[in-house]
Amino acid sequence: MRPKSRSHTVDKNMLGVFRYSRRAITLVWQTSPSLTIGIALATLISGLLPAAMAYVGQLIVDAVVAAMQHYEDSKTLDYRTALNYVVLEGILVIATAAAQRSLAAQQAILRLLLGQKVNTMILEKAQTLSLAHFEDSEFYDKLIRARRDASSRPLALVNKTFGLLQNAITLTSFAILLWKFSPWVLVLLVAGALPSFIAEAKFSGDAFRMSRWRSPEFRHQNYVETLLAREDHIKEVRLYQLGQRFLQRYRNIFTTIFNETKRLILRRESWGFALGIIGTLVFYGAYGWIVTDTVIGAITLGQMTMYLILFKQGQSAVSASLTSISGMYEDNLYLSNLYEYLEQPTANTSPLPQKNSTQGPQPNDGIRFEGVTFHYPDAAKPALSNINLHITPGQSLAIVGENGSGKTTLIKLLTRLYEPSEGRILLDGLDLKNWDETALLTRIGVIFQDFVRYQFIVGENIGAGDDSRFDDEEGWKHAAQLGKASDFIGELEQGYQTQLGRWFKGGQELSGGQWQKIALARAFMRQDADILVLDEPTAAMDAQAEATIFQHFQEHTKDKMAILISHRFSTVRLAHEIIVMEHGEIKERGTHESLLKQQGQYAHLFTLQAKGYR
Ligand SMILES: Nc1ncnc2c1ncn2[C@@H]1O[C@H](COP(=O)(O)OP(=O)(O)OP(=O)(O)O)[C@@H](O)[C@H]1O
Repeated sequence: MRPKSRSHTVDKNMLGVFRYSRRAITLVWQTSPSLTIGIALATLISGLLPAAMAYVGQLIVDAVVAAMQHYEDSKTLDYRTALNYVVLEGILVIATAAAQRSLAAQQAILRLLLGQKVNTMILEKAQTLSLAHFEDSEFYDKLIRARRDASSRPLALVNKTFGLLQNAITLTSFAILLWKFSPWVLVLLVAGALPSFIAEAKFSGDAFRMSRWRSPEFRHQNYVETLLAREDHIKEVRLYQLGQRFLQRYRNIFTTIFNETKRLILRRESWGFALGIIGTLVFYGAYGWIVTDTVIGAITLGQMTMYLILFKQGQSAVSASLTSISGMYEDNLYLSNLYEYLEQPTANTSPLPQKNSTQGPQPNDGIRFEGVTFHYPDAAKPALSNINLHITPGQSLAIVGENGSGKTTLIKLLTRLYEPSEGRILLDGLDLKNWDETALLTRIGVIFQDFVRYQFIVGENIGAGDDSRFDDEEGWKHAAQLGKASDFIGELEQGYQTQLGRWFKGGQELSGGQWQKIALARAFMRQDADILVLDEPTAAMDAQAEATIFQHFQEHTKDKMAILISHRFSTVRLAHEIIVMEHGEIKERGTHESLLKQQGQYAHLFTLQAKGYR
């Protein structure tokens, strides 16, 4: 795997526009070897045919001149040779059309396959990454961009690379024919085209570097775009009348990017024009040379025709190559982004050998946090410091604490979404990192504050709690009963088959509290889980409903471990043990009664809330 820093190094080499061509071709080859060969062949044939046609053109003119001469000398008609050449040219034209059509068809088919392959690679990679990656804005942006152009960019780069190759073949075959006229004319033509070529490659490289450097601004602009145009944001933006402010921000970012891009475009085009003139002058100088040689009889009329065609087509091949080069930097940008994403080191960075145990040495020991400290990547202060905890089966633990005190972070560590920076977490006496991932995760059922509202049918939203019973209708109903969701589901027109959310036709939106009941039912679906975690999933319900649900939850999880995060003391008091967190540390712990006796933070907050209810 390449280290990140190297892939970030911007290649100063002018030939840098080709830096991802090899990888793009490899990707295409892996997608379909037969189509790659087919495209390469069609490209080769399309590259050679123009020279062949120019050559036959010469033969036609010379044959016509010879036939005319023959008629003048003998007064008999013999133009079969000329006609044969005409037929041959017709065949070559058909062959050209066939090669081009087959190229287009193969490219279109390959585009579909390649888009699917790249998207699958991106999504497969996403499954191996840690949560920290998704929380890193720059990385997340890479993922989004990689997916956006997955079906077009790699193929575009391959097409341009092949297109350049085709033009190179055409120009080489032209060069072979021109060689006969004079090697010097060739030297002149190459020398004339070279400045434009170098300029184009250089400016493309500059544009590539600029786009990379400007990528945070582009990202910012995209973000403002979503604020202004997405249903989940537009409500608040309208109400607070932020539209104009955000639009102005959108324009300002554009102006910064625009001025610089404009300068680059103008520089590129004026240099392109100036250097292009050199090429044109040289070109027409050589043209005049050919015409003169024909007039003085050094070459035949047929040869002149051929050379003129070679010149004209040669010039368009050169300009097509320049266009390809200037388009390549964008494709490069895409591929550099794609490969940086695909080469991101994966989740397990622990230097310790990983074991994959499916059970611990002390069954029923439960969960232990031993001196656990945790820093989020790049965070100055730890989100958790020196946490010590023990929860045994049949016990429930409630975590309270002000916002940002580390409650959710603790759950993220318990579910192995992150690894502790110091200390360790044990389940049945075995460090979490030595657990087989599947064995560990089947034992845990979590509902986060921001649980997923799948835009699927009601039943599947519940079934998502247990992949092995995803479609189990009886299971859905049982879990819905435990989650207190069956009543309102019964009132939905299509019951468990009701499509939820607004994304798809006929979808129905639920209230916040109803969604939470679905989420609870989802947790109950996880039959084999003996660690159940509720991270404020009932916040949208009233205090009474929350307490009832938790009580009910405890009854159904008697031999299990239940962890509840809540700001409501009326629910919290029902737990066997309560911990109070502050700035990532456990400040107080005990039962409701013992904590009240301590007269500390818990007692203070409880009294405050109790007063509010009175
Ligand atoms: N992904 C993250 N990256 C960096 N810092 C984070 C991240 N998530 C949380 N934090 C920080 O870690 C600390 C603890 O956050 P956490 O989400 O655990 O708090 P919480 O107690 O669950 O809060 P709340 O009651 O508001 O849900 C906070 O200071 C927060 O800013």
